[in-house]
Amino acid sequence: MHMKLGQITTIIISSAEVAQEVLQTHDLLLSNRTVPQAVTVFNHDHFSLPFMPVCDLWRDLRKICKNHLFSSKTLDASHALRCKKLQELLCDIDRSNLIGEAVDVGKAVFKTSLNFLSNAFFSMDFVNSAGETDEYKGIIENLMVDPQGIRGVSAAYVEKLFHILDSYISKRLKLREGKDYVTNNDMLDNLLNISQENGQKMDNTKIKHLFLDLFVAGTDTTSYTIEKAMAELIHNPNAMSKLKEELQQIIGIGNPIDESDITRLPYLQAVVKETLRLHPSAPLLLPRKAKIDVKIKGYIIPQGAQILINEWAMGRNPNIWDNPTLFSPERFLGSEINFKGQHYQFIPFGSGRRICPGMPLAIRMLHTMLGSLINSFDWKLENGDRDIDQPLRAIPIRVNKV
Ligand code: HEM
Repeated sequence: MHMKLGQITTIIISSAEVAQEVLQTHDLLLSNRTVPQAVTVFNHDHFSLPFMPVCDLWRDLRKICKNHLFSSKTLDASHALRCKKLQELLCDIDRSNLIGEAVDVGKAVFKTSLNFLSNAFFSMDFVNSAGETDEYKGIIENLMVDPQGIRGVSAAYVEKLFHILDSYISKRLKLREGKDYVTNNDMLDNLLNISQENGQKMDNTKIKHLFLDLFVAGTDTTSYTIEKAMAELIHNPNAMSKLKEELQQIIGIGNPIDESDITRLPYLQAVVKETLRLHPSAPLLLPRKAKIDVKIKGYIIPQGAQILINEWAMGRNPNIWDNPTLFSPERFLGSEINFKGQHYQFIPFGSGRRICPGMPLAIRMLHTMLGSLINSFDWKLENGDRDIDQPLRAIPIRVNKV
């Protein structure tokens, strides 16, 4: 589909075959981005990994993400902190269980996702108490919901966030000056090491902008996916009981899921895939921009045009999926199809050069949080048969360990 959005020629692609042409065959020429106005706050567009064009700084940042921030070694270093945050989430839910109160699932997992990320970034919580959640959710949401037009409030939120990040960086720099400082290998230490070795490659400004991007890109995407998975499971008791059965058999009833358990849980993995198919948190991925005219299937994509890949439509296309609107994790059992960017009918994390660099952390967060919420509690909708597109409110009932 071809349309004009404001001044920008926009091409929307809803076929897996054409998506492959864009993301594989012509990836090099179609990997720039269109920059939303909101991203220009505090010159963020000059530093923003998701929105800068393919350039030397972008290549450096992608390499840093791959080799330092999202490598197994760095993620393993913050594993214990994520286990602690997961326990805290389960304790919070337990409190609602004790008083028979419904949980706003999106809000609860948002707080945990934010703290998972901030602990991977700087080994400390970004949200310390329930009362602060709204403020930080406000910061992130505000940056996300206003991608086209800058409102004064967006700039104020970015300023607030930068202020907090500045204080984390200067505290850490002070600590690192101490003789007895022992690195904990979190992302901030990794970035400060790079900046010490090569101040051109990394400095405090770049660190701040990078963390801003990672918070925005990583929190809402993760919590939205978990909320939708929970809603689908509650609406589909058959899938819910199959998942519970797998978790009880392999993990033991009532126990939390560890990151090392994920590979042994094929049904849980299938539930996550099925949720990403029906509810991709980036339904149009992120916009690409043509560097020069590119010919695809006889049509010219003109230089400067914006290309949106309609992942939402591909996930519901009856020519690709049987019973496409049915939530059926079984379709992925024994199937080769994964979300790592080679199966163009299913690319919730994108594909090619600009594929989501945070996927290794997202995979850990999605499976452990979702699996633990399901294995530790039974869930009942607060208001009977609620619409799946509404925010999920459900009453948890603790299942006892045997
Ligand atoms: C359910 C979780 C997530 C989903 C579905 C998701 C999806 C996506 C998608 C579709 C893109 C655009 C890919 C493209 O243009 O081909 C993207 C880019 C990106 N994601 Fe994620 N993401 C998730 C979690 C995360 C996390 C946890 C982080 C980091 C903490 C992260 C960081 C990024 C960054 C930095 C980019 C921009 C990459 C670039 O433009 O070069 N994402 N993500």
